[in-house]
Amino acid sequence: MKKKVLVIGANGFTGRRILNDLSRNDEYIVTGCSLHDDIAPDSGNYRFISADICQMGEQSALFREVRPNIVINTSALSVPDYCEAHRDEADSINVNAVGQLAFRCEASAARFIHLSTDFVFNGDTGQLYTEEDTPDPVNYYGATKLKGEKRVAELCSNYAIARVVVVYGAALPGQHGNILQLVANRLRNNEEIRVVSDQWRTPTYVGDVSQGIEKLINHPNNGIYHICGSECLTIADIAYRVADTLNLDYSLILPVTTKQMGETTPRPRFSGLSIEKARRELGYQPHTLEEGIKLMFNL
Ligand SMILES: NC(=O)C1=CN([C@@H]2O[C@H](COP(=O)(O)OP(=O)(O)OC[C@H]3O[C@@H](n4cnc5c(N)ncnc54)[C@H](OP(=O)(O)O)[C@@H]3O)[C@@H](O)[C@H]2O)C=CC1
Ligand SMILES: Cc1cn([C@H]2C[C@H](O)[C@@H](COP(=O)(O)OP(=O)(O)O[C@H]3O[C@@H](C)C(=O)[C@@H](O)[C@H]3O)O2)c(=O)[nH]c1=O
Repeated sequence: MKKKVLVIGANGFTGRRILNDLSRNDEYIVTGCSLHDDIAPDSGNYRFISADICQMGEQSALFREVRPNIVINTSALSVPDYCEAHRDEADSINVNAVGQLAFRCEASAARFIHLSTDFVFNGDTGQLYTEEDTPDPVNYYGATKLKGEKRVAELCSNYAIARVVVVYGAALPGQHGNILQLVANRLRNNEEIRVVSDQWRTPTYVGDVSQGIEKLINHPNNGIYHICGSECLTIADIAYRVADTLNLDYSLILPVTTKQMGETTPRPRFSGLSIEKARRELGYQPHTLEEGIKLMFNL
């Protein structure tokens, strides 16, 4: 029997990639849901429903209509500066709506796959974090994402939490971009860009998030999985890789410290995640950063 999959946040950067990939697979009957109308109507073999998952009536109608076997939640308020200043809004979507989704999945025997972040960690380390490490977020966004994770683990008996990191790839018009796109745009316009040289990350190609999620759909275990790239490097080094791969002018990249950058929201210094569990249990195999950049820019 075909599985009915509901992708929530389907207009978002990661959600759209997951929606597109799943809707090409005959094993699934796919529905996308997002707050606004479909950003790319008639672009795939899926049904689309606009709904606000923070409104309980709309969430309940969505479940009644779709009757999903699998729910993938990619919706979030995912801009740390915004979350810092709009705490109620962040709580509403990143915590309360997630708890309601978890409750509804449990009540309807659906598997719940929920996206989370490296920002649950404080970054005060020099080693890749594993799923066993204790979270300790340093900003409000991270705190809400951690609370969301906890709601899922408490309420669901069939779930997976996928923590992803600096997701990159080609964005559709209307979606937010990412630091790799920003670097490429600036350098191509002959403009300088300041990039932090003391924040370490394991950047994730958006297609690899989709790969990991598809593996989690069909995996029997519950728990947290780190789904990201295998290379841990600073944002400045990521910028240099973009310049290298696209053959752009290195000298326009200006490495700065976090202090010099003066970011208003604190961020973890080192939040690289280990993917050993995902490799071992799921057979997850991410692209290298160079491969991901080439795919992103169609090289
Ligand atoms: N992007 C990244 O680098 C990282 C992302 N993450 C996590 O991955 C997940 C996906 O992130 P990302 O792809 O950036 O997400 P986006 O911000 O691109 O997309 C989120 C989507 O959620 C939808 N949404 C927001 N509020 C509601 C609502 N009330 N009801 C229904 N839909 C809603 C929006 O829909 P609409 O457009 O229709 O308004 C939006 O398109 C999130 O959980 C995020 O925390 C973790 C680490 C890094
Ligand atoms: C815009 C900009 C960012 N940066 C750095 C800051 C940061 O470390 C990194 C990425 O910046 P962003 O503002 O895109 O994202 P940021 O908010 O830091 O990143 C996070 O997004 C949320 C959703 C997450 O959950 C995290 O995993 C992470 O990806 O690049 C620069 O160095 N120069 C710049 O001009």
